Amino acid sequence: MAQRSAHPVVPIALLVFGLVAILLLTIRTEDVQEKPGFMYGIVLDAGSSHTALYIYKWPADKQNGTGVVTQHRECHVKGGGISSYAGQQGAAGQSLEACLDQAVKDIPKEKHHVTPVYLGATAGMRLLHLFSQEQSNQILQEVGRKIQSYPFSFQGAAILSGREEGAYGWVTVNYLLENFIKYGFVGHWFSPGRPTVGALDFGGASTQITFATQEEVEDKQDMMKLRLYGQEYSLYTHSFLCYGQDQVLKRLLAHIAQSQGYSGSVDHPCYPAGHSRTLKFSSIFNSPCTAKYKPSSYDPQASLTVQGGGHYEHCLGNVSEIFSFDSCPFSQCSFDKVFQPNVSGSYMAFSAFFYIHSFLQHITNITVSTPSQLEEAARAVCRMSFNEMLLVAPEQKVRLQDYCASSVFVKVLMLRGYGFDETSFSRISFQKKAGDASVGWALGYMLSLSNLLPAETVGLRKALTPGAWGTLIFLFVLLLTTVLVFILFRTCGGKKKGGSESTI
Ligand SMILES: Nc1ncnc2c1ncn2[C@@H]1O[C@H](COP(=O)(O)OP(=O)(O)OP(=O)(O)O)[C@@H](O)[C@H]1O
Ligand SMILES: [Ca+2]
Repeated sequence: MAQRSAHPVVPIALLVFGLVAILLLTIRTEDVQEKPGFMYGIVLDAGSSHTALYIYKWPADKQNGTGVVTQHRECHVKGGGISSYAGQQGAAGQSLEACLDQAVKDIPKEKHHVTPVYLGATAGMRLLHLFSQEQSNQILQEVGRKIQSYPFSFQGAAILSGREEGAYGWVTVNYLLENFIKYGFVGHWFSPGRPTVGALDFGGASTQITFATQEEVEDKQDMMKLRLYGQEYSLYTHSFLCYGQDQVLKRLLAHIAQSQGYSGSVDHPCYPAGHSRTLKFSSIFNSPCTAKYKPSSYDPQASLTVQGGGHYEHCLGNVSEIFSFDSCPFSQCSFDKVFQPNVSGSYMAFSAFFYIHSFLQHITNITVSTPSQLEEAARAVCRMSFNEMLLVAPEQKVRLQDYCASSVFVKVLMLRGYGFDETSFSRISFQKKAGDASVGWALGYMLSLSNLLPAETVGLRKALTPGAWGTLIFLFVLLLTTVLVFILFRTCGGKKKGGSESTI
């Protein structure tokens, strides 16, 4: 009797198990709609040409996966970069007020005191530091004091090295593309096993190239090892100071002025034909980047008239001369005696690379995805008159005179300098945003400094593929059917047995 009543426990347990398993595998999951409890972080990207304030947010209970931290808001500071306020006491700090006030409104009040704020300054402040350490320290202190007058948790104002700027840009790109780890099909983090993407940043005063490489990095200064989510990454990164767009344009003018004997009027082959502009010598020679072109004696207040020539070949000649392709102390160089391994894989090109690429496509109607298309578009822009460009892109009026020079520069930098060819160039994606987040070093900087990027795995598990998931459901349904058949069989068998007992 006791033996008989214990038997059904096993099939019933199996039945419940099968049902629960099927339910767990098939039930629809939804994000919990309760108060999410977000955490916030702020980065001020104090660039050479302007400052941007980014607010990021992430759910308080989840922070280790990629794609978890998203951009909440961005605010662009009016006026120039903080370094442009050198010598004007209080002005750099004041310039940040409007965006900081906005951040106070954008972040819930109860989170203010736990919201970290970082200010990172790049090439403009690096140049100012070279020019006057005292002025750059004074600006950093002043912006630090200004941020501390807000209710957030100030974490410091620092000048990033070129290496850091490059590496944080690479981290941002790959975090946004979920190349480190990815949220899987049934809710677990797994390694997507994808190669990483290189980062190309063209700022106002410097340009960075960063990518993972298996090749030996002959100059250890350009090598960086990162351990993220249990994976080791070997990066090549180099930042070229004075190779940002504004500094390149200044150096080009200085080079042209020098080669034409510093007379009061010069022919600029990259300006649109017929276009002319007058500027002060001081606006060209006010930067350490143009020091080597500076005449031994000159009047900074003297005027220089620049006459446009709209001549692609001459422009290319002059632009190429601001690089040095001569000698290389390593097995191979990009330019200026800087080692670079061969470019490999895909790239994301942002900041001015994006602006120039999208302008070229817009104004010429040429899709720029090969080196020859880049050259064709650059030639077309250099041929256009100022008014022709103005008709198509009136909102860009102040920049129109520079697009021929900038496009030719991008061509020389990417093709002759970095060595992108037909195949590798087509694997560059020019973009400003990835999802809702702006592409730049700021996100990678915050992730790294606030320990949101673990070195080790975060319970890294393989997610189920749809095939495996289907097989599991099939097996559980099979189990359920077998158990049901078994129970039915037993019940019928038991009844029959019971019936015969009573009749005997
Ligand atoms: N909408 C735009 N169209 C074209 N060019 C632009 C636009 N906005 C900015 N630029 C120019 O693009 C260049 C790069 O801008 P970006 O803001 O990336 O530089 P930055 O961060 O200030 O400089 P850096 O990173 O060197 O410190 C600058 O020369 C800037 O003047
Ligand atoms: Ca920048």
